[in-house]
Amino acid sequence: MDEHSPIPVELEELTLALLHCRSEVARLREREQLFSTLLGSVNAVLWAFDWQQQRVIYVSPAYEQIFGRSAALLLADYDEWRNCIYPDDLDYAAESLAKVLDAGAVESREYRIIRGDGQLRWLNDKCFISHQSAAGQAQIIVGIAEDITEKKRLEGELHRLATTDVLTQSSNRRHFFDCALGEFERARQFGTPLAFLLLDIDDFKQINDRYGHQMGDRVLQRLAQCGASVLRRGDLFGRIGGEEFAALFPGCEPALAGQIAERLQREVKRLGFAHQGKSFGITISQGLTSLERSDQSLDALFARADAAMYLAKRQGKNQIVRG
Ligand SMILES: Nc1nc2c(ncn2[C@@H]2O[C@H](COP(=O)(O)OP(=O)(O)OP(=O)(O)O)[C@@H](O)[C@H]2O)c(=O)[nH]1
Repeated sequence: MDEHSPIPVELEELTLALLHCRSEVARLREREQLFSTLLGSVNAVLWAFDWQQQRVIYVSPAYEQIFGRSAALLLADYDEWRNCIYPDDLDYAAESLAKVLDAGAVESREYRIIRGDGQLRWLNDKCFISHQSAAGQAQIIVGIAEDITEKKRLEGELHRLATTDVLTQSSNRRHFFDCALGEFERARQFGTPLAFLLLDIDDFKQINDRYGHQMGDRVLQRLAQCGASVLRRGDLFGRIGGEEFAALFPGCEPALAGQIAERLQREVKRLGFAHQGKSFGITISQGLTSLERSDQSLDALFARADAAMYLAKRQGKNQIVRG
């Protein structure tokens, strides 16, 4: 073909199509780059899972960052994902994933993973079926697993602040009575024993006056530690007022509750405090009562323990009175 002969129409069309394809490829590459940047900047892993083949077919770049593990290994073997789930949460994670097959979507599943470096992370993993398959076809589940570790930490901290007495680190009044109410209802429902104890430091005002408020605070802290050390697992203990504490003993017969109160009385007497070269000790007055058939509310137990404690004060303090 000489240089003046016209280009065949087919060739011209082919050239145009090729040019168009090239620009399309460039455009798609640009978009892919953009999506990849976007996915990489989200603190969540987007994933796709082939249910029939039990194979992860896609994970976004955040996987390596959040899981601290290789995405290539995960794509080669789904057990990589299963193996990094915190053992206590494994059944829940597997069951909630399977649920998506019936429900179509599972809005929120929270479970813990162990990162490649051993750190624990909380995930909130939403998932849904990408396309409802015809019988026999692959079912693809897609999901977004968000790292909620910091949110969980803050929630825990908020809960701790809302339920704990700042000075003594024991339960505060509201939390103590919330938990006590639950135990009271359980004891009534199952007919199990329950004991309630109130205790108050004797002449605490004098301690503040003689040794200062800071020393008074120290006394409260040591008393709370002493209380916590004497109680059994499952018992409740809280600071319910200035120098007043309460304890609840679920499943505890009156005789055993009496022994615990006596032990507490002895342990508190053993506490020693030093101030400007002088040492001093403290005593407590306790009011103890146990659940009776006629008790319709926790208040009934509280009122009896309170009356018993005030009797202990009137009778000379440093003693336990049963109500
Ligand atoms: N250091 C300190 N003192 C507190 C705190 N809360 C309450 N108090 C003090 O506890 C004292 C309680 O005094 P009172 O109610 O007279 O009781 P008491 O001196 O123990 O007398 P009895 O109960 O009859 O033995 C008051 O002086 C309060 O100021 C606290 O958080 N820290």
